[in-house]
Amino acid sequence: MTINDGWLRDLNVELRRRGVPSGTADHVVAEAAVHLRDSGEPPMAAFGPAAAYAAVVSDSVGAAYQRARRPPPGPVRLRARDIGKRYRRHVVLDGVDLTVHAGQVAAVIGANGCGKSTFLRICAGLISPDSGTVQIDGTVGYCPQDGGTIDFLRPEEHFVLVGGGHDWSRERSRATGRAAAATLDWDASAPVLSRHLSGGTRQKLNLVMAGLGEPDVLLLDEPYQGFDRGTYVDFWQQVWRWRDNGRAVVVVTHMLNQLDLVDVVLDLTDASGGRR
Ligand SMILES: Nc1ncnc2c1ncn2[C@@H]1O[C@H](COP(=O)(O)OP(=O)(O)OP(=O)(O)O)[C@@H](O)[C@H]1O
Repeated sequence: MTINDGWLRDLNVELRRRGVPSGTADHVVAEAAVHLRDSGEPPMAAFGPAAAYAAVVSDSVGAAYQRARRPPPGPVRLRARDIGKRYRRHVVLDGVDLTVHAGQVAAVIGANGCGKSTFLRICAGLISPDSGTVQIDGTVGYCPQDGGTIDFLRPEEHFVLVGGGHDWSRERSRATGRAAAATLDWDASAPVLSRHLSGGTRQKLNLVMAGLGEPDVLLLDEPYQGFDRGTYVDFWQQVWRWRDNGRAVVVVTHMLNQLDLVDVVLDLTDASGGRR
């Protein structure tokens, strides 16, 4: 067996293992074979490891598949119009617009310090804009970039606090929080104070609290900081579930590899109108 044959066989196995439909997998392998034959390049130089190339292909096939099978978005849940914000003479946001419908995910991106958290906090009603309006139709869950947990409470006590806002019993609050935590591969029943949780686990707690009661609009400010690779994947699966359940989700993110999967991208890089 040649190097090319071995690499193509591995690619075929990996594509199928990742659930790429067999017609598509055959096509991808045939295209790669033609490229290798015509270019004379070794497969590692042309495509990299077979498993990594299969991952890229399966992500993009998954994105196209997700887009094709999704129902059209529902009514507008969040409409931010012409948002302006300055701190003293420092203009952070100028004329920023964002509309997100039920069943959509919006990504807010941009360089460090360009105003992503400021914009999300304005959408959450935590700070006021200097100009512009935010209209929200429904309930809101907000996950901050950090903070948000109470040092001397256990995770389940956080769930009870948030559940109380939904008129839930203590037991229902605990059980719902524990179930949501399990989707992030976290056992939230341990009697540990939140100040003793790792940074990543505190972010899981923040994320679970934001999602309790499945609010209509979820505002998530880089919620995955400190997550390991597996939890990061679980996080995006949760985002797609919320979207498929008709929630409007806004995620501040630096992870540009997810952008072909989201419905709306708001890039705040130049959102100060050049007046920083
Ligand atoms: N309360 C405040 N008072 C004064 N300046 C502030 C305040 N909050 C934020 N800023 C400034 O506003 C700008 C935008 O901050 P913000 O945290 O919104 O940016 P960001 O895009 O979320 O940054 P990062 O990607 O680093 O999280 C920064 O220059 C920041 O220093």
